[in-house]
Amino acid sequence: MSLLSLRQMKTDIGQYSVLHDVTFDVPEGGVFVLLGRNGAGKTTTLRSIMGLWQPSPGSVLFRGEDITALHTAQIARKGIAYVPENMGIFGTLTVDENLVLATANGRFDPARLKRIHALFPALEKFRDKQAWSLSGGQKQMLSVARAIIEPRDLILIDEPTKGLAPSIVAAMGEAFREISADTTILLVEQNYNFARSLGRDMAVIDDGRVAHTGSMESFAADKALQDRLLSLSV
Ligand SMILES: Nc1ncnc2c1ncn2[C@@H]1O[C@H](COP(=O)(O)OP(=O)(O)OP(=O)(O)O)[C@@H](O)[C@H]1O
Repeated sequence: MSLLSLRQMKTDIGQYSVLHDVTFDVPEGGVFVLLGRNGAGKTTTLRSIMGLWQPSPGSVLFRGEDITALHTAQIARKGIAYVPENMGIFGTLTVDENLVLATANGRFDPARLKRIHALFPALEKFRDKQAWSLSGGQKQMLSVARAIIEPRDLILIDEPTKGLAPSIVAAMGEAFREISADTTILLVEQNYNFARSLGRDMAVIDDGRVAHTGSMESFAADKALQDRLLSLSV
């Protein structure tokens, strides 16, 4: 059984029909990459999974359980975390306070905090700094750390490398590789090389529909398919 299955999801935002038919399966373990041109519907897909938009018709199954009608907080309690593109951190709170707020009961599990500090040393160094004063890369690290401060089965991450320097992107890649050893990542990315280096399976969304699913390896080998679906050539 897949960890997450999306079935014929159609999502309207107000009067606009954004997703027309989104169907794909995310297996457990590793990184699953969701690609697509600007405006294709990637963020809307993540928000529909999290219950922030309501697909109708269509369904979201998590470990086979239909979670489509659950509220966002109930979906989060199932073990799914969301790292939105705007990062969702609190600028006037310190790094530690941002992390505490993301815990289930207001207390750190020391072992998890230690792991986070090993993944992202800046979050230990600057633990008492207000989040607004961090660099863009450090803010992104904090938003990912908030998602894994509790054990999760699945993390949805939306364009984590946007605007980051190559050295920070590389560090982020290393961290994702480590995290994905025990937590499945569904990654939305515009940085194709970053996505290719991490992804095992993938899907491409085009104009609100799934245009392709398969292994990253076979997609990476098919330049014509990449050109057709992403208008890029690498
Ligand atoms: N709140 C909203 N109201 C109206 N239309 C919206 C809203 N949010 C998204 N859309 C539209 O839905 C379509 C899909 O947007 P979405 O953000 O899901 O795309 P995306 O693939 O994540 O794109 P990008 O890579 O540019 O972030 C776009 O045409 C967008 O303009």
